[in-house]
Amino acid sequence: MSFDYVNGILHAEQCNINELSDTYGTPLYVYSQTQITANWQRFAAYWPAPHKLCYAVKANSNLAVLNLLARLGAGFDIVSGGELARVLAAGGKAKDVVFSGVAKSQEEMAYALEQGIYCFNVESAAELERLNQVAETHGVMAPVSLRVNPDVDAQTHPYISTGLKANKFGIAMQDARAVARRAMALPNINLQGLDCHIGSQILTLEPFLDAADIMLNLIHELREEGIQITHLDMGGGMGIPYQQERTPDVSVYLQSLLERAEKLGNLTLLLEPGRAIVGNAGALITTVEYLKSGEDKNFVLVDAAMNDLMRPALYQAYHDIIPVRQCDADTAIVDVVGPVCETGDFLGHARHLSAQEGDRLAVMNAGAYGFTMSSNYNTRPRAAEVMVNGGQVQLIRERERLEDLWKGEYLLETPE
Ligand SMILES: Cc1ncc(COP(=O)(O)O)c(C=O)c1O
Ligand SMILES: N[C@@H](CCCC[NH3+])C(=O)O
Repeated sequence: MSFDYVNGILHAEQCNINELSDTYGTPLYVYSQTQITANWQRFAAYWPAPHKLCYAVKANSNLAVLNLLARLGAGFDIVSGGELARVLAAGGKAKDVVFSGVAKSQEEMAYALEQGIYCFNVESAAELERLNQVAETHGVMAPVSLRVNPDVDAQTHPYISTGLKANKFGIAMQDARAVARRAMALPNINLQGLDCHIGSQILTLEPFLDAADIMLNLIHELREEGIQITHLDMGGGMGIPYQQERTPDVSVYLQSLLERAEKLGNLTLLLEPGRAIVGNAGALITTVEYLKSGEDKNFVLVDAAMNDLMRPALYQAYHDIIPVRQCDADTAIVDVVGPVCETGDFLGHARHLSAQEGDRLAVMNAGAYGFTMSSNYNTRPRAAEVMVNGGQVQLIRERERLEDLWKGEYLLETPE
């Protein structure tokens, strides 16, 4: 376990979280290098070359996290030119990058072509035409995988379901063959693969395997037409237990994919896991500012808020909240809420906790879509981030300073 109690104090690996909070302040994101490494290796162990693993950068894009994964041999799934720049700054290689996203700009396409990425996951017929033009201007061929929407219900929160035909993602199944034929006809497009990503925090294997069967069938049909698809990217989406949910076994999933691909032959598989790599490796540490008791409700008011961790406000997501110092006092039922001026600013509702002013609480499983979705709402500087490895700790992002928040803003030039 990367987060556990030692002598009644929560530790990240061998680092005392109260001491980390004293040194770096709160709100503070704490990540375990050992846990990220173990999560990565769990996938890599069942995924022999030439199959590729491309970590989804959006889950946690801190340079140190990307650098760790690059050292472990990761490829990367990006969704913007900014994420590509991060990957390169962190020591990742462009040749291991796949570029997803429904609205890539010309500038982003040009940048990715110049860097020489592995492939573009093209999400519409219009994007394909634009990519062909940008590649022509650059005098290069654009490597392409078509993202197809398989219309499979991932049975997850509607905001993070992406593989239904009502969702904005991917090329509709009924259009996929026509777009593939068009890709073959375009002079600066090199059609190599198909991909799909049906959603996130998926808790059973069926939707993944249903999607895989649909995609493999499409590859078979295209090959019969003479369109040689040689890679299939099944995206990310593996869920993690936030509330002791049962989650799919990575090895069973990966082996089922490998077996299916082998039947078809000559197919390289890609995966884009995000949450499963970093989710349980991070915690958000916060300090209790006040307690407030009403007739109907008890509130624990803390120094972290929805701007630090959006998931509860946005998806009503559950994150365990546990005391950094264990105590035997009676617990009360409390809402853990932050300082932001929104009723939706909560980290947890109806939690059994005993907390006093000055206590630290740890919001668990916050390593994925935690810091990356944070904002400066209410002019709140974003949290610091640290990485622990055994008994060592490294600051991997300084806490933002107030001056950082209005950098690039200007007073009016007109006289009063
Ligand atoms: C295209 C794509 N790939 C990969 C991921 C990573 O998903 P997850 O973090 O659920 O593994 C996402 C996010 O949902 C995505 O949109
Ligand atoms: N941001 C979502 C995951 C969606 C990822 C983007 N496709 C979450 O926090 O659960």
